[in-house]
Amino acid sequence: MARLPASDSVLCGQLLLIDREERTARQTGAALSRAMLTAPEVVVVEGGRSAAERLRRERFDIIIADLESLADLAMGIEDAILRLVKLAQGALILAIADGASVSTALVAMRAGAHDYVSKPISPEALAARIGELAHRHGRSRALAAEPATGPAVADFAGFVGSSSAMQFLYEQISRVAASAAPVFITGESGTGKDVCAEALHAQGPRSNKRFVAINCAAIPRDLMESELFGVTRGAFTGAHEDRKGAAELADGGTLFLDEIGEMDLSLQSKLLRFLQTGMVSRVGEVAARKVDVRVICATNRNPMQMIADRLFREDLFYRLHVLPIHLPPLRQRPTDIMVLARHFLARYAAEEHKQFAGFSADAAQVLAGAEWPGNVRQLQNLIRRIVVMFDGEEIDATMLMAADIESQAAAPSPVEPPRPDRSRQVLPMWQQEQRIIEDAIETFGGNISMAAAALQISPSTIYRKRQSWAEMAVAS
Ligand SMILES: Nc1ncnc2c1ncn2[C@@H]1O[C@H](COP(=O)(O)OP(=O)(O)OP(=O)(O)O)[C@@H](O)[C@H]1O
Repeated sequence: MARLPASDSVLCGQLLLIDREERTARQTGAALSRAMLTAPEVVVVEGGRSAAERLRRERFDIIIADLESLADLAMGIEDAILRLVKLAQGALILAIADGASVSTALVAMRAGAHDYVSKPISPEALAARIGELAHRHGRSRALAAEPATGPAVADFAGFVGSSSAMQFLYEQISRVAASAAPVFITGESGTGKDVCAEALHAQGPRSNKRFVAINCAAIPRDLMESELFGVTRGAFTGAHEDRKGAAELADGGTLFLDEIGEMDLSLQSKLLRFLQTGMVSRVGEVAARKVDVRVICATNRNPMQMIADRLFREDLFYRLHVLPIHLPPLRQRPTDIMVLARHFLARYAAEEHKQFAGFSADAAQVLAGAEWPGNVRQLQNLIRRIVVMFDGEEIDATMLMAADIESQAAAPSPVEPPRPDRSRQVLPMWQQEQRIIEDAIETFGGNISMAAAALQISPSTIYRKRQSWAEMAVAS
């Protein structure tokens, strides 16, 4: 058992790493600490029994468990995870499964693990996954997982961004582009999954053939099969002619199935058959034709959860999840925010014939500190909106606040001010001020920089005041 050094960051969390052998656990833990900008305190233990002992004495934010290492905790993965969940006191559990045994990971998720990663895993990918998991469950203040190492490439095949998470992504795309094996892209909405699919096509040997994208969420269910596999004349009312589907159109090239998680279960079986045989039959046709496509699919949902909820076929998942690529949310790569903002500003200023050339320091601070739930798309739309709405050489925080309709929509609508009531207790000044500031922070979803900009004070004032409120609360 060993405790690895924590960084001096204020955003530290407690992370328990369970591995089969202390040496491997220590190596993973150390690599993980290096891969995270705000390294959490990583405690490593060998095996499930040691983990249980530790958990009886201490609380953790996240538990990362190599499933095979839990063999000494209970007979079978399910019971081991159930025991771990009981001991975890609310900690998030991330299972590490052997790449070949996704079904084991599924058992772990059904028993209560929050997510899984399959081996082999890089510390960067693991760090990104931890950050995402923490965020999804509202623990991102406890654990922040932005990879720390410096970047080199700022632009790559349609992507802009130089964080180490993006460097890792560029490397992954370059490595898998040449293969014909299916790629499974995951990531929140607006992180660039479409850009990634196109980059894979453009960088691969099929780039001279077609890239055909089909959005499984945008097409009505009853039309989806004919869109995907084609239709023969007269097959149903409205089918006036023979038509190729996306699979045939993409022959020799790439078929991109966006939002695959929305596909109907019955069509999932047909897609599985197509992937197994490489043959398509148009709707209304018995004969099948051979097509050669590389399949890339994407989803912003958690596929393991969808399988657990029986919304996605497990056997189809096995077929598609050959080369997984995960796109990290923007908040986990804060160094990309200004790089992207400047990129979009240059683009839209040129398009709209505006003078804008940069951002004021306060605007940069607000942008860098925002959460970006809509990721790159949200940032892109915001910059575009400002360029259209305003004039000037520099974007400042006032323009940002005025144009940030997403945050305004999330903020509560103004209410009638209460009428004075002498019987009411008048709170001390510091408590009233605390209430105003905490309300503003809540309005901006915990984002201190945005709350500070709205209140027209600096973020450091908020931090200073929070410190003094804590002291006042102890004193009173
Ligand atoms: N790294 C990036 N660099 C430049 N532009 C980006 C980057 N990531 C995303 N974008 C842009 O952001 C927008 C959203 O990207 P995209 O459609 O690929 O996201 P997505 O993950 O597929 O979203 P959804 O799940 O909602 O379909 C697009 O206009 C895209 O060009």
